[in-house]
Amino acid sequence: MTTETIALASDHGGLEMKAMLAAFLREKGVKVLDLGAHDSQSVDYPDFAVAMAQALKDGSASRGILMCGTGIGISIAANRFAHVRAALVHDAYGAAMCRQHNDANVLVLGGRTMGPEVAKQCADIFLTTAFEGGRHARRVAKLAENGQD
Ligand SMILES: O=C[C@H](O)[C@H](O)[C@H](O)COP(=O)(O)O
Repeated sequence: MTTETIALASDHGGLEMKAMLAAFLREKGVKVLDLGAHDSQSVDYPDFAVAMAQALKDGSASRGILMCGTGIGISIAANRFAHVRAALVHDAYGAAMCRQHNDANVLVLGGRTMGPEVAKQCADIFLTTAFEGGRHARRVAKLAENGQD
C-alpha cells in the first residue's frame, strides 16, 4: 500500500478504532508507529496530537491517522501545528479529496461516529491517493503562510 511509516494516535475515544486500523494496516504490510494511547484509561486528546506533530517533525513517520471520539478535538489540536494538515473525514470522498486537493498529512476519524468498514476504506484511500498539485499547491502554500499569528 505504501512504504512509508504511518503514525497512529488516539485518546480513549478512538482506542478501539486505532487497534483495528493498526491491525488492518500491518496486515497490508504498512509500517505502523503506535503513539498511544495504549489502554482504555481516560486521557486528553491534545497530548496525542502533540505526539503526532512531533513524530511528523522528527521524521519518525511521514503521515498519520488520529482518532478521538468525534475526531473534532484532536483535529483542532493537530492543526495548531503549521506543518500538520489534519483532515477530519467522514467518508470515502473526503478521504480522497483531502489528499488530492489539500495534501493532508494526517487523516482524522471519529471512533464513536464511524464504523470499522468505513474507517478502513478511508485509511486505504488516504494512504493510496496522491496530491494533485497545480492550483491546489498554490492554496496549500498559502496555508503555511497563514500559519503565523
Ligand atoms: O473531541 C473530543 C473527543 O471526541 C474526545 O474523545 C471526547 O471529548 C472524550 O469524551 P469523554 O471524556 O466523555 O470520553
